[in-house]
Amino acid sequence: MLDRDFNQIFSEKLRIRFVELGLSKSTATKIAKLVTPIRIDGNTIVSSCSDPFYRDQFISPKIDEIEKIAKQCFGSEYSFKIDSHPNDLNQIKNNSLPQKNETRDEITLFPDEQIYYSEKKKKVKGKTLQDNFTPTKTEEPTSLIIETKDISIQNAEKPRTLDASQNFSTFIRCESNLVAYSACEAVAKNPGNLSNPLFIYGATGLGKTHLLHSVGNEIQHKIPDAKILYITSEDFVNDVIHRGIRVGKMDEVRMKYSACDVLLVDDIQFLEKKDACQIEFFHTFNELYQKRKQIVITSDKFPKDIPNIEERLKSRFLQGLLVDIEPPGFEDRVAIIETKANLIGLKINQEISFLIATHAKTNVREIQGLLKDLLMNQHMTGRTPTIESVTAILKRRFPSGSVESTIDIAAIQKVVANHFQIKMSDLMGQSRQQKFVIARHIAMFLAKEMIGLQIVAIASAFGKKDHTTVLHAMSKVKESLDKDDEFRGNFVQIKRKLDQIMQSN
Ligand SMILES: Nc1ncnc2c1ncn2[C@@H]1O[C@H](COP(=O)(O)OP(=O)(O)OP(=O)(O)O)[C@@H](O)[C@H]1O
Repeated sequence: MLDRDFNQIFSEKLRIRFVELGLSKSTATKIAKLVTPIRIDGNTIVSSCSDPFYRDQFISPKIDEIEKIAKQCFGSEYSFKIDSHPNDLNQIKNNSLPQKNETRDEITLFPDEQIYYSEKKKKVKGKTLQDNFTPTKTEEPTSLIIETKDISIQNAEKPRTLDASQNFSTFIRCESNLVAYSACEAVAKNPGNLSNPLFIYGATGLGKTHLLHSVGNEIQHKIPDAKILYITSEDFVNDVIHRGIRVGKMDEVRMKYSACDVLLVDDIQFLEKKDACQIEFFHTFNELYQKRKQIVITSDKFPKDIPNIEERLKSRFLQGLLVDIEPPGFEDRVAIIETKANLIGLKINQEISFLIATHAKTNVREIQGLLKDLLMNQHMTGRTPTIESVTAILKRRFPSGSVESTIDIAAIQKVVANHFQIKMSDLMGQSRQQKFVIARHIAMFLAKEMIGLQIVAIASAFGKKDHTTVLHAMSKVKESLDKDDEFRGNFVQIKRKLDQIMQSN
């Protein structure tokens, strides 16, 4: 048996390493849990990973890194390997998917692909998608075709279409959305496979809908005949309540959903308290899932936290791949601001993008709104944005009190250098003179604490290639704040000065 303490140390080291490699804390924690060793075979530490997505996307590509850490924790004589997880192959059976004589690698996204293609070859040219997309051998294609066509004629409301502009190429990847992005890309590459359903959750305006459209657009591009249904849960409620219950056409509603190959459902949380709709959705979900059609769902909450949703639905959501999108960190916000500004032809310098990133903290929708304001201003005045004009717009958008910080790393460096009466070149330089080192450590620490700058960005702002210097500075400052009165005095004065600057802005 493996020692629990060693396992814990291994897990913690892994977590830290994956954060250093650029993953978010929650993803790194999840990965560290997933690769917990289960046994030792001779000189091999063996772990099994129950989640094929994380294994293929994040763990296997970094197996050398993991082995290095395993050697540090368990001894250099050990090697490390990931065994396939027992649930991997059984998962299909457990989830009552169609029994097929195929190995996991042979599972296709569209389970009836072979039937589909052979059927397609037999068909006469010029028929519709529904004609060609025969879901199973046993179903009567003719009745399906006729009824499906009827539905589109009788459907009073125009069905939603995919927004072509929301695709993978227009989505800005950053640390906070990397896992969700990769999961969506994997699903689009291989729909209907093991990541089913894919459940994306996170706060408003962080790109869940954008990713949903990206999946749909990508599959549509690769398989033009695929029947992709993008809906919000409110659309589903309308269909069930109005068309199904009030107009009495529930069969048509069911047909509409059961005929799709990919179901993309936005904002599932709005199904709460709608009991009849939840029952209907449960059956739709099961039917599509059993036919191994891809389902992607978004929500503002983790399934277990959605109130007033049936437990059996929640457990269906939990059986697939769950990925979250976190609010972007400072550095990510700067990247989003610069990319989006560029796209709309807005000219802003780094100082301005830092200023916006310091205020627009919660979501990308907010950032887009701000940039549109700036663009409008640019058109009206004929002048590119200045710090003053941006500050005025920021104050309008963020009523007094909500503007939390208007400093950037340059301001922090300046204040620290002034406080210690040293030159900026000494603060930024390599000298190990104690005064310079202390000043450098405090400036690095405050850049992290006050404006949330990421470690790598702080290192580069100080001209350091190696970000471990910043990690060292973080722990040094914490230690000195506890032990050293003079250090604490300097720190408090600098922090006070920076707080004053923030409040006066
Ligand atoms: N990473 C990103 N790259 C590019 N655009 C993004 C990104 N994240 C969000 N956006 C844009 O921000 C806007 C809001 O995103 P979206 O509608 O996808 O958010 P959401 O998470 O679905 O929000 P809600 O929960 O309110 O529906 C969209 O215009 C979207 O294109």
